[in-house]
Amino acid sequence: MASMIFTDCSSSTPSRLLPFTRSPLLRRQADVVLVRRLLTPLNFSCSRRRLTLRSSPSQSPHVSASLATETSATAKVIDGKAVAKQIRDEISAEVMRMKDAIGEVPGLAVIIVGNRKDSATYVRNKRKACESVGINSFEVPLPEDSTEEEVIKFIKAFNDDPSVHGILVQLPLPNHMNEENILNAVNIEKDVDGFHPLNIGHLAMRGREPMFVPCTPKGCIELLHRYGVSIKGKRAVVIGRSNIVGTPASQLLQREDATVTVVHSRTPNPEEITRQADIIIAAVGKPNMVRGSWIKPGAVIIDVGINPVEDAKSPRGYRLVGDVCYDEAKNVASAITPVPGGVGPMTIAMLLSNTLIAAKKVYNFQ
Ligand SMILES: Nc1nc(=O)c2c([nH]1)NC[C@@H]1CN(c3ccc(C(=O)N[C@@H](CCC(=O)O)C(=O)O)cc3)C=[N+]21
Repeated sequence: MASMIFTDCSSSTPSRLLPFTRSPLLRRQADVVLVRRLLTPLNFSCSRRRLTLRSSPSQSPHVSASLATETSATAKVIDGKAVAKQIRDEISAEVMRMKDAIGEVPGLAVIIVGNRKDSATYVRNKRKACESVGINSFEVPLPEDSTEEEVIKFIKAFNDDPSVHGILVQLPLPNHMNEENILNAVNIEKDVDGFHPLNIGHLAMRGREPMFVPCTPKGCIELLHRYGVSIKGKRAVVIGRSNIVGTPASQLLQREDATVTVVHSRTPNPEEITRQADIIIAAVGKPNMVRGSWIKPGAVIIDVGINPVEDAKSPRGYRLVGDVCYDEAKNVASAITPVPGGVGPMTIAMLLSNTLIAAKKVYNFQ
């Protein structure tokens, strides 16, 4: 996670937080489209400049509101928290059906090395999520100074344990460990994180199906699907090229027939490229990096960033912000995920989903 920085996305934001420069001309252009957009009636299905939002998830609270009657030009909130809850309910029903039919429930093992506070929070959230759907969870907390061999020993034990269907090694690992060796040790059939090289290879190839898809990008696509955002033939820009999010997200979008561009730290004029996107997935870990002027009116934005920024008014002393400047983006985009409450909860829901898939495969339970 990015270090804590005090920031907002006003124009007075210090330039060190905005690694990409904006020209005054681009800013003016953006203002023009903003005004034009405010004059355009809000209609998700028929505006030429907008992406088609085909249908809405029936149970999601934000979606049934009639947009035609809205007076302010504010993007629809893609409510990851609500969708994640909906998915957990679906998984819970499936776990119960499985238990009734064959007397087995899925099991997830989580290995956490060291005592990073954020990692401990995520692992706790995963445990709670497992409990909420009836998945068994096994947790192995190992000290920071454990050896690679010790971690692999636990992975191998879980590989051989039939009550464990999914194995997750919480990342990042301490520096003295070789992440590749450790992730390679996870049995591919239990690789619910989708980080095994064979799963990654299959994801990258046409005509191949990975056993598991990494949870965060899978959650991004699931949000687009559940909000009826059509992907086929659309221009998508993924900002960031990490193994965990950016790269697999770009591959998933391509598999959905989007035309995909990946923008990264060495891309000249990232805003110019991003501004062509119908769909933006931002996964860089820089608070408020994507400004309103980077966004095409009507674009759909999935903000993967979860960045802590100092906030004396918050009880924790910090608050979480995304990679996208939400306050600016909401006036330009047609739909956007909030932070928190967007992609984060979906990541955990997809982990549960992958664990259920793993168990169903083992028992040949449809
Ligand atoms: N092997 C592995 N697999 C992972 O999937 C993995 C990992 N390592 N290492 C760290 C990242 C990060 N990650 C998150 C999961 C949920 C939230 C989440 O639920 N966030 C809440 C906010 C939580 C809060 O308030 O602190 C939200 O966005 O609404 C965030 C981040 C999984 N990761």
